[in-house]
Amino acid sequence: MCFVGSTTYWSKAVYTFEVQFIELRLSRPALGVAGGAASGKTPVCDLIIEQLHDQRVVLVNQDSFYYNLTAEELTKVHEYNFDHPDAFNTEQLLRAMEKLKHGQAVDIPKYDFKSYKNDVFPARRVNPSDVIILEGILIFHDPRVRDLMSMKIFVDTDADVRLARRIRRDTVQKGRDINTVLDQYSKFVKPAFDDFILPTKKYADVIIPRGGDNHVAIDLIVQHIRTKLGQHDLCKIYPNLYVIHSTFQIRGMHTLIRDSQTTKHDFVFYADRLIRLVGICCRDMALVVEHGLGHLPFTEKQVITPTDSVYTGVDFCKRLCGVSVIRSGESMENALRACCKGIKIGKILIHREGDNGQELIYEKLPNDISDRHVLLLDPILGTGNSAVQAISLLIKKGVPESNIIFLNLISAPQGVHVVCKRFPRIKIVTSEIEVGLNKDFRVIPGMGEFGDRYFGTDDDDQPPVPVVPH
Ligand SMILES: Nc1ncnc2c1ncn2[C@@H]1O[C@H](COP(=O)(O)OP(=O)(O)O)[C@@H](O)[C@H]1O
Ligand SMILES: Nc1ccn([C@@H]2O[C@H](COP(=O)(O)O)[C@@H](O)[C@H]2O)c(=O)n1
Ligand SMILES: [Mg+2]
Repeated sequence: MCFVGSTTYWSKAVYTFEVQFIELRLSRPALGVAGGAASGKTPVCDLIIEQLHDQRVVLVNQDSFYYNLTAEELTKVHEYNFDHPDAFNTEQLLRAMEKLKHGQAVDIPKYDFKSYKNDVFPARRVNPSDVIILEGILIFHDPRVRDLMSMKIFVDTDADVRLARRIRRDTVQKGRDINTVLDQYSKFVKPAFDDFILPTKKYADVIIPRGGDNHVAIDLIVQHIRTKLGQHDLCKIYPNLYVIHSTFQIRGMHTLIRDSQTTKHDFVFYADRLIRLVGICCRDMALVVEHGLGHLPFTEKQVITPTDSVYTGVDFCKRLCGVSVIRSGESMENALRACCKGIKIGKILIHREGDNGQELIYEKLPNDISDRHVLLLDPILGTGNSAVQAISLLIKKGVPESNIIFLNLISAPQGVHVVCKRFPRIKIVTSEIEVGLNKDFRVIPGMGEFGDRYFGTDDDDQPPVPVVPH
């Protein structure tokens, strides 16, 4: 897990957005596998788990959250609809998933298909894992459950195949007679599939025809999970490395700013948006860190509202400062000011030649910098040599290592190793971990010379975009 932080503290604050942000960062990748009954969800999950053999994976079945039947319902079990969303205790499922996603162990009931009860067998203790898989016919039905999934898979198998498998499974494994199975199918299973399960197929990121037989689809899914876990590995080595939770919105911004064909105007617009997001995450961290040190970041503040009522709120912490590494780091200043109004910003200029030969040319820092938490701004962490120069200067000026947060957009693993090994107490906040460096020590896939693209000093000769007054 990459992120730490006290959510208890934040629940007192009024900044809902920040609270959500911290919650998101705490979570683990969760895969949802849905599809009709007997479509082959279980073999798909088993194959994914088998191929991720070196990772800790936990499988949760929606079946475990079937409600116990009452004595009256038991007498008329053939009239009970097990394929309706109301048959499941979704609140209990949500609580269990939230706990697992936040790294806590949880007891999952074991459902007994013969007695229709979930308390016949002892519950299964499930420990937190690197990946969580939730499997079940209706896991994409409730938006709250659906939204917990970072990847949604729908196993798409023809109705006749599902029925044939169901007959065999229910007669052999569950000891039911064939007429009961067929009655249940036509009365409940088929209508519920059409009304509740099939309509959730549109939420899937991946649709797998032929279930467990589709090895190509399973290989691709496993590869995707491995890529996601790659970032986690670096975070596991360095607990002070914070990679912000990736969403499609963030991936979309990255796609735009990394594209060499993107116009300067769009580059600046989307780079600013992304920096703002990372900035908010970073500011939260600084505040959490301060809280941890016992210096409350907020003081209580009462204001009078226009209805003459008293509103008790909080006043922001004022002991933060930014330090930008000229020139690319300056592109991050506006976003930082947007997150932290009135923040002081110092500057450092480091001359760079190749992968080393860094030389400090200029510095102008607030006089009281040693009393502040410093957000060091540089959009790209490559070799780590400039960062080491900048951090060394801050430490020389009396800033405690643990009060420095290095804020960037992309980090090469090489740079992460260099910085984190030399300064184990500083924090790095980044939005993506790169593949590496090329022979010229440039980050790959990277986004080119950030400063040139942002300030328009690359060769591209685009006309300035006129400012239209509102
Ligand atoms: N690709 C397959 N080929 C043959 N039988 C299969 C295949 N996939 C699943 N089955 C069988 O069909 C039955 C139902 O499959 P199951 O995996 O339990 O479905 P689900 O988990 O989607 O309810 C099981 O008895 C299983 O062994
Ligand atoms: N007591 C029960 C509970 C559920 N079912 C059927 O199980 C199906 C869901 O499980 P899958 O592993 O197939 O996804 C569903 O179609 C229910 O009708 C049951 O028969 N008896
Ligand atoms: Mg199953």
